[in-house]
Amino acid sequence: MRTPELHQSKFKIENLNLHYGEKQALFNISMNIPEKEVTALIGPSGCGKSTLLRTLNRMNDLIPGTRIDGSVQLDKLDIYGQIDVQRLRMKVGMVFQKANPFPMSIYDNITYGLRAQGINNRRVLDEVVEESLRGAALWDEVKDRLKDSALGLSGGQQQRLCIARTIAMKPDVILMDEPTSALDPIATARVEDLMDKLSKDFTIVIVTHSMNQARRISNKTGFFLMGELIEFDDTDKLFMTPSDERTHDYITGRFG
Ligand SMILES: Nc1ncnc2c1ncn2[C@@H]1O[C@H](COP(=O)(O)OP(=O)(O)OP(=O)(O)O)[C@@H](O)[C@H]1O
Repeated sequence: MRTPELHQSKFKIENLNLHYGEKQALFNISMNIPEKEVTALIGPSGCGKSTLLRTLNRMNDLIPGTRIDGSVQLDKLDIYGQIDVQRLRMKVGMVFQKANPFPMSIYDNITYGLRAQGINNRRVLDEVVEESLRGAALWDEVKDRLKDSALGLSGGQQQRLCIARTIAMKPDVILMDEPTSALDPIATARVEDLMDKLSKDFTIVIVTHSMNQARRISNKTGFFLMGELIEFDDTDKLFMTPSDERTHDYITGRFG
């Protein structure tokens, strides 16, 4: 398999296998995920995209019976050995398919994680709220109603709020699991624009069902099939001149 030349890797995944009980979901995955770029994971339903994404912040640990072997390094540290899980999750934030704001005000959603860390200084919190909402391209829409419930926002606004909440914790990496699949095309376009902007400061890994989305937003794309990484390359290369016939068949709509 051809792998792209990378200047700087954020994650280095080597010979990763993952089992859910008896079922093997990932087979010998090796890939380097570049820093401050957008990497998209694509492939048909059940091919292991979300499973791989969840290995990057050890979310799979929460599923009983999960076993992994091989290694995943973040900044050269083995995340299954050398980093405490809580610290890992501070460095690697996650945004889910369905926006999941807490049932509290917009302001409190953003500051929740910081307060949990004992940061209560009002000026500091105010600054983080503004910076994070600006970072998530939501500030202008909500600056006059920060005390209102987050549940009153539209779906697209809620998803950007969840992104703002993630940014507030100043992670290095943002994992996104189909973040726009519940959004209409206009809200999707706003989140996609946002990802482009965010990739200047954060490493982004996104699972998407939409090949068009992968083409629009990502620098690198990995194509998965039945738990295997079939091809991982620059997005333009993978879509224009795939090396593997199975990638070609998938992107031309022959299966999946
Ligand atoms: N908690 C679990 N327990 C057992 N098997 C699981 C679990 N989660 C996922 N699987 C299985 O692992 C395989 C990979 O699933 P995964 O959700 O990673 O695929 P995916 O490519 O993200 O799929 P989709 O696009 O449908 O979300 C599938 O066969 C799935 O049934």
